[in-house]
Amino acid sequence: MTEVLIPRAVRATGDTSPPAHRQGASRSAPTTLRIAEIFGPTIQGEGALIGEPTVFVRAGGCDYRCSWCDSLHAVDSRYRDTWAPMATDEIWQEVTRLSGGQPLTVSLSGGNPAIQNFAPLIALGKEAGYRFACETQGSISQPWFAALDTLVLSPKPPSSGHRVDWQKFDHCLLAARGCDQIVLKIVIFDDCDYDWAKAVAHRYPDLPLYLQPGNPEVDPETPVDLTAATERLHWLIEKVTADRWFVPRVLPQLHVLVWGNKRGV
Ligand SMILES: C[S@@+](CC[C@H](N)C(=O)[O-])C[C@H]1O[C@@H](n2cnc3c(N)ncnc32)[C@H](O)[C@@H]1O
Ligand SMILES: Nc1nc2[nH]cc(C(=O)O)c2c(=O)[nH]1
Ligand code: SF4
Ligand SMILES: [Mg+2]
Repeated sequence: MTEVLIPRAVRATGDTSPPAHRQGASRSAPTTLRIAEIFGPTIQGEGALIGEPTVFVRAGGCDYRCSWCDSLHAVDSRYRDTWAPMATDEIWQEVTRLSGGQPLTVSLSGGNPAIQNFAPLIALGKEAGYRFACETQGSISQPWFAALDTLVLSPKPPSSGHRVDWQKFDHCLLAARGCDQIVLKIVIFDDCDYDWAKAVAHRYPDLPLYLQPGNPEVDPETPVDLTAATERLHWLIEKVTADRWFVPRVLPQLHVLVWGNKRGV
């Protein structure tokens, strides 16, 4: 079993969310969030919204620690000092500055953004015509999932070192009723992950499914081997077509092909 890192603030209080009556659209909610980075505009590099102009808000802290995580700077407690405590209004100001005030999609990622309360940010942004997506592993549900335009649930395959708690995962699905689009995105490193993804697809036949090959080279300083990345994609496409499995869409991590493992793109 891998170590599970829980951010100090969550460990101390059990939950950093304000009471339910303060989780709505209130502009004055005094939530402070731990933010690892805010960047963009760039393109969404993965899954259902691939290619879409996006500003990313990356939350600091995760209840998982996947063996191959490409965003350890938002997970590992060694980077905790780099996570800025930001009020919702400050995050919103940065999003509007980066987007020049022109509405686009804001993607909440992390870390696990579901540890924190993004309801006030989503309410502010939607009022101004912005759209919101969220990437999460499905281990923690939040009422604000229902206010999203897109919820990307990315359950972790065996190679991650984690086992999915399907009850918690199903809670996320329940919480997201009302969200326009709910999709599954599964990272595949090996045959075992692939077989596992098939079982997950069987369990959730109504959810659109996106598969992406795992990237084993996650050091931001090491250039990505594009030939190897293409071979991994080739391997996955071959698997799906040989099986006549016509359910998932197979996609690369577009941003990795363009920028490698560079941060902030
Ligand atoms: C960094 S995670 C953050 C959001 C959330 N914690 C999650 O895992 O869904 C964003 C996406 O990147 C994927 N990812 C992380 N490391 C990866 C890697 N080495 N290769 C391919 N995808 C990866 C995750 O599976 C997830 O779909
Ligand atoms: N361009 C781009 N697309 C992404 N899709 C998911 C990302 C993530 O790390 O959550 C990501 C990211 O960091 N950059
Ligand atoms: S759940 Fe997401 S952010 Fe957390 S360790 Fe796994 S891939 Fe990284
Ligand atoms: Mg990433």
